[in-house]
Amino acid sequence: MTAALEASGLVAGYERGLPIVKGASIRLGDREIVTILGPNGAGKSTLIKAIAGLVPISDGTVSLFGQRIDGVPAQLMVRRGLAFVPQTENVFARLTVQENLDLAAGVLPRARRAERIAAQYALFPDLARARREAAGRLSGGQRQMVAVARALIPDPKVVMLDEPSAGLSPKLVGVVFEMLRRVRDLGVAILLVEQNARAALAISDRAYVLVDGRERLERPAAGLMDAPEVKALYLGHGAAAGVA
Ligand SMILES: Nc1ncnc2c1ncn2[C@@H]1O[C@H](COP(=O)(O)OP(=O)(O)OP(=O)(O)O)[C@@H](O)[C@H]1O
Repeated sequence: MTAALEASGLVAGYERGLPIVKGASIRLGDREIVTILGPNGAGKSTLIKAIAGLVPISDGTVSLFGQRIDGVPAQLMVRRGLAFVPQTENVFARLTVQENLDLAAGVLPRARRAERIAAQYALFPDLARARREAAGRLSGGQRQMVAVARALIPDPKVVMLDEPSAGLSPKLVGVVFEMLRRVRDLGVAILLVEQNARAALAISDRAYVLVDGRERLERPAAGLMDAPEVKALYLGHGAAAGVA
């Protein structure tokens, strides 16, 4: 079956001749949740930023439902059906929830905007209640909801998120992952980069472990944390964050 998203032999980095992603291949099936784990500095964020068109790719391909998207400028990815939620600065803190959604809807034809915003309020009733509040005054979990709602407005088929649980209390981590599960149930495939391995794996179908810019391991999510190779990989790099 055609993958929702497929990166093949991807080489990418910030400076010419200094690749951070060194030939990574990953696949995301339709309606799958897949997590990319790995030690600090392995290149996880760089990999999804390269897929999103935000870091230059020097080799390899990226396809969305069989259509090549490598080389598509980041701002046009959304029209192709791929959304990216960065780790930081993913909402306008001084603007209200409604204004944040209005801005995201600006890429749509006028006739579709109200309907797509209403769909987000239906999915996230907390946001409907907070629509007149400044996004910066919301809890961390609700702010992540605004970021995800903004990403969902153009009705993407694939959403990538960079550490959506970063900085959240354990309770809010649960809220955010439960929200992502609901998003997947709408028919959206989700690719996550996470330090919080256990919580991410609990909602994931599969996971990759990225080490030094390449995928070292691909497994079903269930039981992955207990695999000896995974423990060795994390501990071997002195980066046990999120593994406990
Ligand atoms: N904007 C940038 N310009 C140059 N180098 C960068 C930039 N961002 C990251 N790097 C470098 O790329 C390498 C991989 O970083 P990346 O953030 O992709 O790793 P990661 O696996 O996501 O790790 P972490 O979990 O620590 O965020 C690091 O050596 C980092 O210093």
